[in-house]
Amino acid sequence: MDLPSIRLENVSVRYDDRAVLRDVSISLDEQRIGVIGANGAGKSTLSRLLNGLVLPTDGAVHVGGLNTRQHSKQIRREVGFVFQNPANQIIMPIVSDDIAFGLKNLSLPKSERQQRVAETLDELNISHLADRESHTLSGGEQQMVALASVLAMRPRTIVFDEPTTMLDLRNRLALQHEIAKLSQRAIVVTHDLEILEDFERVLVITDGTIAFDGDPAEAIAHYRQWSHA
Ligand SMILES: Nc1ncnc2c1ncn2[C@@H]1O[C@H](COP(=O)(O)OP(=O)(O)OP(=O)(O)O)[C@@H](O)[C@H]1O
Repeated sequence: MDLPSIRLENVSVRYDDRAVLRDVSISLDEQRIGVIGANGAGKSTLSRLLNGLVLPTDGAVHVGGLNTRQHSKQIRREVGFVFQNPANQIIMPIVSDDIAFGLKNLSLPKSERQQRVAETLDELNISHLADRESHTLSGGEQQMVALASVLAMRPRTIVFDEPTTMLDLRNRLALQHEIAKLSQRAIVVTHDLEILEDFERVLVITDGTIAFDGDPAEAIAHYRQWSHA
């Protein structure tokens, strides 16, 4: 799969004059990229810049050459976002309808929508949830359904914001396996350092800047050292 480059150019984000990201410039080209760092460091803000959920106060973000400021609709299709709290993402009362919901905007025929829903549920081993009422799902089940609704759209990049917080060991391993076999790019913000083992690149965010950018073992060592300091 041809993966569009994501570029941040001198990006700063401020909320009420408080700098949350400061002059960040990076190009994200790898297929598996982790983002780690302390609470409040700016990780979610960074991840939300990648599909235009947050716009830079200064600087620019480009996805495959398109600026998130001007091309939000195309970029949302290109970069899917799995929220930390799946309740923010689940809209429809029945699981299979929820997964089909986003597909309606892609103008796919009904038969193809149904097929994609079934395939995605099967891929995540959650076919048994298809007819469940969304509000009766456990937290972990909701997290898997939220992931399914993004996967079904087949974006070429998927951003995960702390995807394992509600998962038991089995679902955590299932998610890890799912991320490993994605043909898409995965960018994962997490405090769960183990899931980053096979990633190509990990960014350590400290106080709104990229304090380390490299392979997972070195990045985790850097983060541990910083946390003990
Ligand atoms: N919409 C907003 N308005 C005001 N402040 C915000 C907003 N979003 C985030 N912040 C602040 O920006 C800082 C960075 O937040 P962010 O969510 O990016 O951190 P994080 O590294 O993902 O943290 P955590 O690990 O706790 O989830 C925090 O101090 C947060 O309170």
